[in-house]
Amino acid sequence: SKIKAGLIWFNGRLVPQEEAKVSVLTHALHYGTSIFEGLRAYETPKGPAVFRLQEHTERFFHSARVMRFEMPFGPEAINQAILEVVRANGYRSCYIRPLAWMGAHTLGVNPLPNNPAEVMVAAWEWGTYLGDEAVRKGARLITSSWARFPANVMPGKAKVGGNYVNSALARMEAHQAGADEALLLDKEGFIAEGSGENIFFFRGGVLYAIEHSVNLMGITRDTVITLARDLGYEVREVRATRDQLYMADEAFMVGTAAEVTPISYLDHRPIGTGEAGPHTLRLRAAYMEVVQGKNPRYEGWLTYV
Ligand SMILES: Cc1[nH+]cc(COP(=O)(O)O)c(CN[C@@H](CCC(=O)O)C(=O)O)c1O
Repeated sequence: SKIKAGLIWFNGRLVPQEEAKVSVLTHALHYGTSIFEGLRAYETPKGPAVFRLQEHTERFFHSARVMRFEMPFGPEAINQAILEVVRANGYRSCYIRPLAWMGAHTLGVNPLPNNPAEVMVAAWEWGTYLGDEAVRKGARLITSSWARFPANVMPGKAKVGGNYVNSALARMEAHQAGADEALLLDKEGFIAEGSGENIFFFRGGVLYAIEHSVNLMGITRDTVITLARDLGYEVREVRATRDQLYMADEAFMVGTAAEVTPISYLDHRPIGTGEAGPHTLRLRAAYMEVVQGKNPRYEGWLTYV
C-alpha cells in the first residue's frame, strides 16, 4: 500500500505494516461493520502532542457501543496504543487511525450472540487533507446528488466504516465534477456536512455552525466554536439551506484531517468574494496555534507523546 504506516499496533502488539493482515473472510470487509477514529499529532515546542485524545477515544467507544462490539481493550489501553504508535514510528506530526472491526468468526450478517472485535492503531504523515491550494484559495464544493443518510437509516454520530460508502460516492462524484469536496444535504434538503467535515458560514459578522441533526458530532467543530467565542464572535447553531451558503459572506469546513479549510465556491457560485474569507483565515490561524501548542490557554487539549 502506498501509505507508509511503519509499525502498527495490532491487537495489542506493535508489528510492521506488512504483517498487519486480516482474513478475506473478515465480516467488516464484507459488510462495512468496522468503526474508526481520526486524530492528529502535531509538532509543538515541547515535542509531538496528540490533539483532544480523550474526546476521540470516548467517541471511538461510543461507536463500538452502537455496533455492539465486545472491545478487547479499554479506553486507557487505546490511549496508550495511540501514543505508542506515534512514539515507535518517531513521527513529529502525523494522522492517527484507530480501527476496530468484526473479525472472521462468522459471515452471518448478524454476528450475535458473540461479537468479539479486533483493534488496530496505525499512523502516517498526512499533509493538508484537501491540498495547500484549497487552503490558500478556498475549496470548491458541489452539492452532491447523494444525500446524507437519515438518522433511522445509518448511525451518523458513530464513525462506522459502512457510513463512508455514502462519503466515498459523494467524494468521487465531486472529484469527477472537478470540485475539491462534496456538500451533502439531508433528506429534506438542509445542509448536513461534507463527506468528511462539518460546515460553518459567516453572515453579517455572526458565525453559524450546522446543528447536529444527522451529522457526526465533530470534535474540530466543537474546538472551532470554543475558539470563535473566545475571539468574541457570536456563534449560532442552526439548521440551514444551501442557498444560505450561496448568500454567506464566508464559509469553511472543519475536521481532524481537513483542519479549517475555507470554502470559496459552492455549485459554481463564489461565496462572498470567492476567496478564503478573512474571519475564516483568522480562525484557521487560531486553530493551528492551539494544535501546535502555541496557545497556553488550551494546553489541556494536548497530550504529549
Ligand atoms: C462525516 C464526517 N463529518 C465530520 C467530520 C469531522 O469530525 P472531527 O474529525 O471529529 O472534527 C468527519 C471526520 N473525518 C475524518 C475522516 C477523514 C477521512 O478521509 O477518513 C477525519 O477528519 O479524520 C467526518 O468523517
